[in-house]
Amino acid sequence: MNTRAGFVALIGEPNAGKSTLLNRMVGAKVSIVTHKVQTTRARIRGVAIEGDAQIVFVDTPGLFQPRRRLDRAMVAAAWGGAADADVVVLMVEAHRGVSEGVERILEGLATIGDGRKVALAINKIDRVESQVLLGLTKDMNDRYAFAETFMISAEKGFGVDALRAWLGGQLPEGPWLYPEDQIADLPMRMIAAEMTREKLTLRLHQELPYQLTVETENWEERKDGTARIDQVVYVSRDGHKGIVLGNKGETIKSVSKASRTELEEFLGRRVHLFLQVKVREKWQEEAERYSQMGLDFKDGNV
Ligand SMILES: Nc1nc2c(ncn2[C@@H]2O[C@H](COP(=O)(O)OP(=O)(O)OP(=O)(O)O)[C@@H](O)[C@H]2O)c(=O)[nH]1
Repeated sequence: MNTRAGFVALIGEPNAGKSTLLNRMVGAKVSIVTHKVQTTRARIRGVAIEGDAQIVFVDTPGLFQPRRRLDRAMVAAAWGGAADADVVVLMVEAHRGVSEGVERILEGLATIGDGRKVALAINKIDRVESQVLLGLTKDMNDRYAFAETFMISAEKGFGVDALRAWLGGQLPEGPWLYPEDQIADLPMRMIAAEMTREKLTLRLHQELPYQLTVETENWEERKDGTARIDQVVYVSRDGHKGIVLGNKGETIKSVSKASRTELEEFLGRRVHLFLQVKVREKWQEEAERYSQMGLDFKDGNV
């Protein structure tokens, strides 16, 4: 069997339903690596398997700020993540139609070149009459040559399987980007890391060091039915370490407790969570590690 693999960029205005769709497609609550300062061109949001295809979903940060004063080159750079993807899915909200934001996105799409496969996913179809849908489909397709149009309800699950099946078929033939033995627990590791990051964000607010990442280093299923999870919180400067640890380690302790509680709820079993805080000065260089895994993280800096 020939395998396929590639990147799918999910784009759309805030609130379009990207996370909801993604969660449906990867089958778990995944929303990973939300850096406060977004320096990567594309960030990975989740991995789905569709038959023989491995679909890596990415999104493109920094795309939708007003950027009137920016020149074309910078807009193109902001679109880097989408430009690197094999397929782009533009999500729009059925009831909102062609908003100003959607118009801007369509302009941006034009800058990443022709020939790229771009699918249109009209979401929240449960909120409108079919007449509206047909009108919007025509309007959007008049404005851009979409490879395919899907009408979906990410929330209700309608049309999602068809979209995923189509995406799988569009990806180039080639080996999977994530090694097979890592796939099973990869989303869970990401989810667990994101949970801890979320708790850090809640706890630290503005104090949160900009360059902070959480990685799940080790996940051990124990015979007694519990799980041992080791995570590392990476900060970029020694000074940040103290902030994350807090007075007498208070901060990290409460973060650890909150994260563990949520993980236990999510997994339905007891969890032993161990957090470590480490300084990784040039943490961005870690991007290279991803390329070694076949994942292309470039520094867009926009
Ligand atoms: N009625 C309806 N609501 C939906 C549907 N899909 C998503 N929503 C709702 O729309 C809201 C936004 O969904 P998200 O998935 O968070 O949107 P997003 O595009 O990830 O938003 P950002 O993270 O801000 O970019 C949520 O309240 C969802 O429950 C749908 O098919 N129908």
